[in-house]
Amino acid sequence: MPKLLPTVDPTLLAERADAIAGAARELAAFGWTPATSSNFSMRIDEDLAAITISGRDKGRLGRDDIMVVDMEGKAVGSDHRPSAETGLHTQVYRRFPDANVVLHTHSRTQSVASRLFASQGQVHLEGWELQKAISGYTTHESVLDIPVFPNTQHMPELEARVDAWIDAGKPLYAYLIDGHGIYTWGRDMAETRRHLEALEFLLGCELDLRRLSP
Ligand SMILES: CSC[C@@H](O)[C@@H](O)C(=O)COP(=O)(O)O
Ligand SMILES: [Zn+2]
Repeated sequence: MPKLLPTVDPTLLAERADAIAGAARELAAFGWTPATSSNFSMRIDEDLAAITISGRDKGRLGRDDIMVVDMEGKAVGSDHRPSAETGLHTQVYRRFPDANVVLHTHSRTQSVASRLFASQGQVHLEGWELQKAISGYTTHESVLDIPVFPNTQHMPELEARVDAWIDAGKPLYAYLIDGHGIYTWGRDMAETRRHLEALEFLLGCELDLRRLSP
């Protein structure tokens, strides 16, 4: 039997595209998506996700800048090229069934922190009230480790590092890529935005501590 092509509900896709474009415009206004960098996606259903087309200016996205991929990262119903980092998005949807949104940005704070903490392999966060902005965290006394993976243009290599972290049983809410930026996710756009904003703030605090400590 020939395999049926997945179909996309146009109303659902338009909804997702508007949500992605709206969030992207706001994050771009913060200066977190310089020079067309960053990428964003939302799950449509079990098999499909809406994601930014590669190379678009993330501060000027509209519905036509969003396309559909399957959970292997293959384009569905479009000749456009999905984000160069699509594999990292679909990996989150495969590994975390509750995740419905993935945001990846390149702020200056994220980029500098990724380089500063790369040799330690992670940013160790402890004692910050804002850790409670990460779902499941109820106290500043908890430990929140954000791994820093080496950068590569070869997505399967990065995916393997993310898989290894998860398979080791370590909690994962976000990760940095060295010299590159951050990935985080959540159940919906509001939760994912909260995670991203909290992590940006916490990384900024860690950088300030190192600047100000004798
Ligand atoms: C413009 S440099 C940044 C890119 O190499 C990449 O890291 C990125 O975030 C955007 O890639 P894209 O293919 O547009 O999704
Ligand atoms: Zn990137």
